Amino acid sequence: MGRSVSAHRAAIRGLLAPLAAREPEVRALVDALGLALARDVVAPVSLPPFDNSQMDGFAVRTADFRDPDVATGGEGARDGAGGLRAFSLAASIPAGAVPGPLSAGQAAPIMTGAMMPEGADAVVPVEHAVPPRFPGPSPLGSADPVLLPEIKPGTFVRLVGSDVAEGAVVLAAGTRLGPAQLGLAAGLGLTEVSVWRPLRVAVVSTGAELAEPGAVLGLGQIHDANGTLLTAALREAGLDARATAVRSDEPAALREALDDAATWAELVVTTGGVSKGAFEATKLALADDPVEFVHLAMQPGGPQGLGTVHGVPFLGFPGNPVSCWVSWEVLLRPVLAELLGAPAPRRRIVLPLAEPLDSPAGKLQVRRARVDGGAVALVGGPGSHLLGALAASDALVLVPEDVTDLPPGANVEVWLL
Ligand SMILES: Nc1nc2c(c(=O)[nH]1)N[C@H]1C(S)=C(S)[C@@H](COP(=O)(O)OP(=O)(O)OC[C@H]3O[C@@H](n4cnc5c(N)ncnc54)[C@H](O)[C@@H]3O)O[C@H]1N2
Ligand code: MOO
Repeated sequence: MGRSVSAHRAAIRGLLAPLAAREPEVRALVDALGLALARDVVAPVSLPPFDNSQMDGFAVRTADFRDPDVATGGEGARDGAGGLRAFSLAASIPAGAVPGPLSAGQAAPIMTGAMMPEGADAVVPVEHAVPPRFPGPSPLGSADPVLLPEIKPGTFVRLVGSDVAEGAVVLAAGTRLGPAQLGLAAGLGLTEVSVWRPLRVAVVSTGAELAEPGAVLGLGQIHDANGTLLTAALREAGLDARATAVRSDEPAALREALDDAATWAELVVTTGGVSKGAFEATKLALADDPVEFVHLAMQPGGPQGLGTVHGVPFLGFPGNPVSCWVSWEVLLRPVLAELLGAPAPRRRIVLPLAEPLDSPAGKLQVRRARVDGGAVALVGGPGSHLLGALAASDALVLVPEDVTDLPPGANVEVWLL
């Protein structure tokens, strides 16, 4: 029934393995968005770098709540009804300031993110104080005491290193750098990271039926969906993909485009012209190159080409839009994830089917679907031309080769898009 998906992935892995030996490059943080980290990032500092307040409030020594003999204390410092204790006010601590130590019986107005004074071990939010506001700018020592409710040690204190410990590997090589990872790097004081340069990929769509972009369709013509679909998918995955269309079945025209692509691309991907028709331009254009054309035990994405053009790795995806996109998702993306650490593989979960499903014997079937209320519902049929259904889906269902019928409720492998 054709080559297995795992055997074809192994062939792609062999083809692309030399790409894993590229030199990393150093980029400013925001310019590294979407790329794969080439080296581990070790935290040069702890986060937080110092104990600080989580609230606008009053830093206190919680032992004072239990000590009747603190400076302002004695029984008179405790109000009868609400269990409040009086504290004299220390100097205010804005964020960014380095406070002096806090004495027994004192409460220091402290702002969110400000450094805890030595001796303080908790913060009472200002709205829990009596009065529930910070003192005005009256001279130090003349302000009225503030009454505070008892709190436990550690309340509203963010301890040094409680998020990230200095010296820890916080981002492993291979991690895809999204906003959170770049924000962490910035928070650690880094300005640049070592990343894998995006792979340059030529996406060449072929077919005499392809109309000029934006043109009114002539009879028998279609617009080129694949160029945009694949280029966007690859770019979303952090690759430097550029589209070309060859609107002809003339092998010489495609050949010219492939020769040009091989001058700059590190991977050339074509769509169309790889099955059993009488005018398979891709097959014909590459007849004298080390390229094999095989049929996979997969639907969609059955017919495939693989080899090199002028020494540049070449993949020939089928022309049906869903077929070429599934080829990317199920064949190429997992291999790049494994070899280069990016893009991240799709998250795979198991969910019950919302409806029955049948699948061709001996083929991995890849259906488009939506995850809804703890189950997965198919979107559209198995046809590889169903672009509208693809656009309405947010998941793939993978039905193994040996499965032909599944009842509603059967558990299936789901890839989240
Ligand atoms: N006798 C057989 N016929 C076919 C077989 C087979 O095994 N025996 N396989 C079928 C399968 S499965 C697929 S998939 C397609 C693959 O065909 P090709 O890769 O040769 O692609 P084309 O024939 O050029 O196009 C197929 C289909 O897709 C449309 N297409 C092509 N390019 C684009 C584009 N850029 N944007 C939108 N749509 C595109 C094209 O018009 C065709 O409808 O072969 C089956 N046939
Ligand atoms: O395998 Mo083709 O890719 O179904 O439509």
